Amino acid sequence: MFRVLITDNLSPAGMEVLKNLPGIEVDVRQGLSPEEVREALKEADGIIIRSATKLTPELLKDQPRLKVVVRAGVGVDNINLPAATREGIVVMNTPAGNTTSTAEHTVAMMMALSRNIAPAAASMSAGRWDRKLYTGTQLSGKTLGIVGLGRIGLSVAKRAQGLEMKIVGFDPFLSAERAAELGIELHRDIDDLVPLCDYLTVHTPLTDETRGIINAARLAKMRKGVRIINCARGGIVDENDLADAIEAGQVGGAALDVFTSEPPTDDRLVKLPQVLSTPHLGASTEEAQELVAVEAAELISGFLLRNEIRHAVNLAPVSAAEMAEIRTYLDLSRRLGLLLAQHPKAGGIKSARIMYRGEVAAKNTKLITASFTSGLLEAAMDDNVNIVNAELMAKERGIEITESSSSEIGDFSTLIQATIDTDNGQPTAAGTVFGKQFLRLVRLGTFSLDAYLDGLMLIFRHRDVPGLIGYIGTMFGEHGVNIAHMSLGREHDEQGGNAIAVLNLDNAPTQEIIAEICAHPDVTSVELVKLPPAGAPLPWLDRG
Ligand SMILES: NC(=O)C1=CN([C@@H]2O[C@H](COP(=O)(O)OP(=O)(O)OC[C@H]3O[C@@H](n4cnc5c(N)ncnc54)[C@H](O)[C@@H]3O)[C@@H](O)[C@H]2O)C=CC1
Ligand SMILES: O=C(O)CCC(=O)C(=O)O
Repeated sequence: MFRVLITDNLSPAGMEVLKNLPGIEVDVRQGLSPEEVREALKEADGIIIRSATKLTPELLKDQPRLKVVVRAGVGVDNINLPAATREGIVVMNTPAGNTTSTAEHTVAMMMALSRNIAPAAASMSAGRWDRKLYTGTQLSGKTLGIVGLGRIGLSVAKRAQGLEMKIVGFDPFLSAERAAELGIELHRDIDDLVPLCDYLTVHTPLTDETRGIINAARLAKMRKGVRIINCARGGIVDENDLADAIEAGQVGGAALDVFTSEPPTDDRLVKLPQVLSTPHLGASTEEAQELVAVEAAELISGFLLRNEIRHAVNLAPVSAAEMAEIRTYLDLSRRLGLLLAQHPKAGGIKSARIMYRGEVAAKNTKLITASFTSGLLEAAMDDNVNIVNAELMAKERGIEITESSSSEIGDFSTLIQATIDTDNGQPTAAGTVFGKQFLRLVRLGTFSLDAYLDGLMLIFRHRDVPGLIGYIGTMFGEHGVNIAHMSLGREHDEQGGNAIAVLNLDNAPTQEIIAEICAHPDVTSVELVKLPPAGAPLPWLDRG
């Protein structure tokens, strides 16, 4: 049974989806302190949040059960993404469910600001009839600058065009052709855009680049009396600089739905008469909340029950069918990683190269490489390494992982070959899949073979002389060590040259027996490698 924790106010429609799913239980707890969230996460496989819950590195650390965080909404700035990735936790969001509502709120704020709706309504409530005091400005014919032309920015543009406004925009990721098609005058430099605006609205995520993108210097370049709207994230417009510019008369007014700290700890801005503010209501409509809650429920259950990855912000998308299809390759590559990590020359790994050949080359090799990397690092790490964090963990340890692919079929319909570059050499191993699920080791260094890639493997290199295999078999027999499978390989397929043997054992030989084998004059090296048994669950995929 997977437990999904919900710590923010989620629409009941999302809850309904989860409650009707066998295999999922829902734990709804609101108003928790950060410490209480940390405790509750210990019992959770996944969590759904909105913007109120802040998932800091401290809350995400040491949560071995937690696998997935879903943000019912767009902005993931309340989740520490590097920390989540490091802990191997997938983070997903629901990108489109609240676009329309947020765009409508932005337009509503812009109109209300222009026509002084809030102060006029307040004066009426106070029993006054002030017609002169609240003369506004018309939107038609004015220029609206939009910083960030993604889903919400473009949706605002469309609505503002309907109000006969001219749209100028800035977004480094929108093509000039697309902007022209949409009737938007696109500027490649934000400093060229700001002087043109009567109104300016921001619709970017909050990132290091966008924090303070509208600041004192840019406010000073704008037309006197410009109106600023922020329904994206507090801090994209610098709050102190905005308050200064309003007080100085440079900015005519501002409409703010979002704040650097929510609720605002400093009320300087919200108390200014030229400021219209709402408590982060952009997405607060019945429709948007229902859409994001249902989608969040579908995302989390799809991931927990079917390994489906959609709208993840720290992992590429993979459908449930594709995940099931590549499961065997994920298993194979992880085993190659585990095997190479135990190679006697594995100390001081600098890089690893993984090559895909044949049918596997057409699959999601990035994920298969991540599985190899997790196998390579698993034994050496205290932390939980998995497909989500393997690349980051390798990078942090200075191990460069590269991959190459060729769809050409060689000796096998699929071949995955991995080589590690270490201080001591370049051990290589290659594996394939026989039938649908039988994993085989077909190459080790320069030797070709056909060995089972599971369980306890005794690998010894030796000179190809008669009687050696018999000698080892007899010794194992005398000590009660059972050989399940055996595979032999010879260099250049020549008698008397270098050879390798892989024995899959049912039980482990003692150190004394291994020392005895090592002491044989025709044996050059012996390794005992431990891999998971055949068909063992894959730690990250086979949950439940
Ligand atoms: N007030 C509210 O309740 C809501 C607020 N939001 C906020 O709105 C933001 C935007 O949402 P969407 O439009 O759905 O996201 P989106 O990802 O579709 O669009 C963001 C756009 O910003 C652009 N961008 C990124 N960095 C930029 C930069 N340095 N300069 C200019 N443009 C840049 C991107 O290219 C992209 O086109 C979210 O990140 C979220 O923080 C979203 C929903 C509700
Ligand atoms: O959960 C909410 O209502 C906030 C929505 C929001 O800010 C977002 O989706 O980024």
